[in-house]
Amino acid sequence: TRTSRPQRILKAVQRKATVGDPQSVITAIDHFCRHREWAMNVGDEKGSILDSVVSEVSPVTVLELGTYCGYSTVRIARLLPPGACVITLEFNPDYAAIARQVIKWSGLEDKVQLVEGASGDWIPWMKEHFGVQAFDLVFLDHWKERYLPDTKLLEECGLIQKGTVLLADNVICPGTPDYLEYVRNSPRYNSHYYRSHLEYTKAEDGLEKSVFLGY
Ligand SMILES: CNc1ncnc2c1ncn2[C@@H]1O[C@H](/C=C/CNC(=O)c2cc(-c3ccc(F)cc3)cc(O)c2O)[C@@H](O)[C@H]1O
Ligand SMILES: [Mg+2]
Repeated sequence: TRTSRPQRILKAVQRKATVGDPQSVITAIDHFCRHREWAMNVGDEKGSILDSVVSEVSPVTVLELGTYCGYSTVRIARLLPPGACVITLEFNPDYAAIARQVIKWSGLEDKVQLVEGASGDWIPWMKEHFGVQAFDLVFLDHWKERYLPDTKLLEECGLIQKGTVLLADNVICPGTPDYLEYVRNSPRYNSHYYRSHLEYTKAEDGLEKSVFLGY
């Protein structure tokens, strides 16, 4: 097909959403993905759980792994108070370009730092390059086999400290078994599973919230 799915998602936002209105951007993407073409956004059902965790944590610095089209970036950023920001990593330049436009359409570019690059390359530079001391919230939604190695890398880099909350998408579908085993069995995390459904479907999926208890 001439255009990519992310390009068609951006078109739906530009057609249906109001500039500067994040909720209308979220609604436009959810409508498109439910009625036109499925896409791997966290979606409205799991998105409400994401919202409640963001509101509960009220984070100052958020890390998102895997921007894709920026749907969850907008969900998170719209709930952040002034001065708080989300750093989101995306290594596919085409997806990053679409996400920048979706984030701009929502009017939240001041609360978002989209970094084009791989999590494994950028995590070690977070302190030095962005002046991050530790993350209050990490949303994991990138390649599922990278959840565990990147969590360990975040620990090694001192970016996860007492109270940091990890929120992982897709722990059932497609599944992240090694990550789940790690956070649920580690004495250093307090984990909770929020049962839900795979975005825009009836299949089971859910989010795992893991609070770091310190060393
Ligand atoms: C490895 N380091 C990385 N650093 C930076 N960006 C990375 C990245 N890995 C992947 N990415 C990016 O994250 C995104 C990847 C997300 C992977 N997500 C999934 O595979 C996924 C897949 C499903 C899914 C579920 C059921 C099904 F039948 C088909 C698909 C549902 C989801 O909610 C998903 O999140 C892309 O934009 C990719 O370019
Ligand atoms: Mg996902």
